[in-house]
Amino acid sequence: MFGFLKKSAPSESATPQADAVAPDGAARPSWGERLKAGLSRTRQQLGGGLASLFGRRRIDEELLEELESTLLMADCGVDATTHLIDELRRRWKRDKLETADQLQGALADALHEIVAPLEAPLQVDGHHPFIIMIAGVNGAGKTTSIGKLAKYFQAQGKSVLLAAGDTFRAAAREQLMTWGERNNVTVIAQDGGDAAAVIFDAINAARARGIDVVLADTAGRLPTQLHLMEEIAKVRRVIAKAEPSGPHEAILVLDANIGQNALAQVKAFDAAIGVTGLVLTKLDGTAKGGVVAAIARQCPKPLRFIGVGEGIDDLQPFRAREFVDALFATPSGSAGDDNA
Ligand SMILES: Nc1nc2c(ncn2[C@@H]2O[C@H](COP(=O)(O)OP(=O)(O)OP(=O)(O)O)[C@@H](O)[C@H]2O)c(=O)[nH]1
Repeated sequence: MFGFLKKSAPSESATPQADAVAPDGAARPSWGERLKAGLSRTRQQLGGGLASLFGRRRIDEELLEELESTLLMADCGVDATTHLIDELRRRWKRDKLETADQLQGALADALHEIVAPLEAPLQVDGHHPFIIMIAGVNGAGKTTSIGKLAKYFQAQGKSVLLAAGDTFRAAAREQLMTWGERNNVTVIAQDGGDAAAVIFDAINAARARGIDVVLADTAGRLPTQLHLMEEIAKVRRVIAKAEPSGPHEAILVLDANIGQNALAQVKAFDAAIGVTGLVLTKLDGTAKGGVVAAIARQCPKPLRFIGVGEGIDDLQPFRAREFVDALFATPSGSAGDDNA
């Protein structure tokens, strides 16, 4: 039992904002500028710490120790931090680095080397429909990310269908329905009931309509809620029944504010659904952006998209060089840049 949902009431909560133009009528900053602004807290934690370290002295062991603390504070984690410091020490000796600038450049390069393997943009051409299931803890940003992803794929000329598989939180369903109506995207939902059944129906509807991409929402759950983890494992199995080659992508949405906790979440969700990609949201609200390095070292999974805001286009594919450059960018003094 499913339907195409027509609902005109405004969403009570998180619906991505289509804000290509800023409220004051000014042109919206580019993605690069928004990324830079979004990472300002991490940059202050990391880059600010570096500036105060590098600004005042020559390279020595004491400086490396302080740098170690700075990296840990930015949530790079012990493993990545140790690796980075060892690497810097090696380059310091090997390349006879002398100035702070040189050391900062070496740090940016070493960090890029760590996070580069996570850059693997999601390709949805291999299957038809290409089925993406979305999982994560409560409030991580699943439902809003689905809206942003739908727009992203539409912009590539793909047709998209949404499956409102978050059957626990009525507002999540409403949110998707409202969003789908406004953006002319079909949403398959049921009143209450079983997430697996909704998604099963959605896949069949997508196939019947020749849809390119199915985005399946699921309810938020904590890794400690074992019955709910078992339930999402079942959702995955049911998707495979509807489409034996699917799901073609199992995305875990992570809120960057959780820092090191992300590692435990990746492991738990991976055990339940076989995570094939990550979305890291809310990098704009946190100084813990170093968690990308921790993920790369300790539980590497393709980081498909990163989010730096609530705007519809504030979720974009992860590009390692762009990310590292934004982390080490010199404050430009543009609005909102380094004062988030
Ligand atoms: N600042 C910021 N806010 C974000 C970002 N991504 C999502 N949010 C906000 O995070 C809040 C929660 O997002 P939802 O999409 O409702 O989260 P959810 O995972 O679907 O939540 P549950 O259904 O309760 O599990 C909303 O207010 C979003 O606007 C981001 O990249 N930056």
